[in-house]
Amino acid sequence: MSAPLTETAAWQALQAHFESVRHVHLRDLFAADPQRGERLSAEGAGLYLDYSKHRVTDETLELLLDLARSRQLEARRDAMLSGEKINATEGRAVLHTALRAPRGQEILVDGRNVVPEVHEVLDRMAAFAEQIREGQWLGQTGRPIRAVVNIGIGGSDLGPVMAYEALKHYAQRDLTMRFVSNVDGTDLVEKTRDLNPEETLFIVSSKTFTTQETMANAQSARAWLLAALGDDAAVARHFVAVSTNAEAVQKFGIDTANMFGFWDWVGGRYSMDSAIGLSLMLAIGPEGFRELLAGFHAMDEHFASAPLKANLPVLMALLGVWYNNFFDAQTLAVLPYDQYLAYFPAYLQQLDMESNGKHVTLDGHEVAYQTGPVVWGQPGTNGQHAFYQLIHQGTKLIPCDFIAFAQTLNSLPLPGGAPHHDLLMANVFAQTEALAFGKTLPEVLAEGVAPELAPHRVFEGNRPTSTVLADRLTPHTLGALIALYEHKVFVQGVIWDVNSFDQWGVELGKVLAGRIVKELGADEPELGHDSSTNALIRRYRARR
Ligand SMILES: O=P(O)(O)OC[C@H]1O[C@](O)(CO)[C@@H](O)[C@@H]1O
Repeated sequence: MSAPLTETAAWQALQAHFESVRHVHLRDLFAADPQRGERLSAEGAGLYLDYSKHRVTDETLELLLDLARSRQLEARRDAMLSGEKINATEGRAVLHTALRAPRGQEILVDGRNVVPEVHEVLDRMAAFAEQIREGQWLGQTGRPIRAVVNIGIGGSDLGPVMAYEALKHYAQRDLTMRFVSNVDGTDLVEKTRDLNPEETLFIVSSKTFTTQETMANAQSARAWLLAALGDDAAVARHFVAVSTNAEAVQKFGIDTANMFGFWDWVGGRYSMDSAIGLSLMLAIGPEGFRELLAGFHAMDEHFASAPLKANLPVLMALLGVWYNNFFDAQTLAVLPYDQYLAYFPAYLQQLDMESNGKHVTLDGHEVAYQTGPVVWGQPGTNGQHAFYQLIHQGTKLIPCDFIAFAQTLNSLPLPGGAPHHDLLMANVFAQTEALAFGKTLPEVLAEGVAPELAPHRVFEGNRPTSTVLADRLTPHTLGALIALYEHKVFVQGVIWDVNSFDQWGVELGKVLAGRIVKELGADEPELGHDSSTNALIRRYRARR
């Protein structure tokens, strides 16, 4: 990258522009343009994005698009999509988009078309999934599998559990699905206590097959199984693996015939549509899974071909940059108005924060600007009764993404009143309206509020929101929604000139934990840490 970001003409133009528009109110922007609500919207892969309630003028958008162009966004996007090794610190291609490429497409890594391998694994997964779903895959004692426990962490857990919860409506309900991630033994114990080992299948999901938490949980799961079934041979009927590391899988005792592979060009947090999604495929079936992949692919195509100014991930990314870097917003709230998407914010935390939580540029220079935001959120309407107060009237600017669906999957009429879904949707529209337009002091006083109470009742408004509206939460819609955020994160990484595809920041803690765990063993160790860590270790040893 040539000039540092903040020294580019595009950045400086934005900075100057920011000074002139920073106090402009959404009330005035809407008053000046009756068409704004429809004009500032875009559509792609079945998702409608309303970005009119953002503190932007047409000029802001033009300048943000100039910034994207000045960072060679289109060339960088094409480099990713064509399999160039853009993950420079790990020397890897970044090709999660190949996971949803249709049969027959060609995507080369080191001169080799990877698409046929992707479909070969998908076909094996599908055959296995059908066997489990139809009760043909039998456990050691001849009983069909009725419970599936995915053991994994990070990208090997958050995607599967989020997507399973999101698509539960489509799941085969006589298959119990559980997800164990935490090395805290409570997780495994609580998730297995009511399961019958004879009918339980464990999927050990780990890209590296070395992750401490997953390996510990897998070993304890094996012990739980063998305590009931005795015979080591049971492992082959009750354990399968999803990994890129066949050697470690074999060493663990899982037959590699029962292993579903993926590739080093799939990052952990970008892997839920690889074999890492096996648990989801077991739940919703191969057809549902393929529909999900088609949704991902539809958004990939939109991202690859829509003009930047109508490109959903690009628009969302640039708006994020606008608040993050010019308004100094520290966080992004993601607020799905659908109970099925309860885990979506947690999933996005890894996707976004592990990708863009970086402090140096691609060529290793300390950045002179903010990079990735803190991502957080909860489903509406619950959050409204918890933290929205701060979003409405607090001193921090918190841009929000509202996500909602026109049709519910659980229509529940209320006798004599609006159905549940209308109540839910009314809240989406009301929240974004209140956040944007607020309530002025004269309006409060006109309601007859006592002058001394009036300031407490004022809503400043001008709180920016995006609304993503889709028709219905289906596997296809979910795929498109996930890909939307994947590409948004990519675009922001390009603007900030960081490597969105490594995660060295999680290493130090891992290494130290490996060292400390040895010091927690039987013999009193010589402790060489700082005085705080030494004291904590001693206190733990004395009291456990
Ligand atoms: O799938 P694995 O190799 O067990 O890794 C799990 C997670 O650990 C990390 O490497 C770091 O937390 C994540 O990126 C990854 O998703």
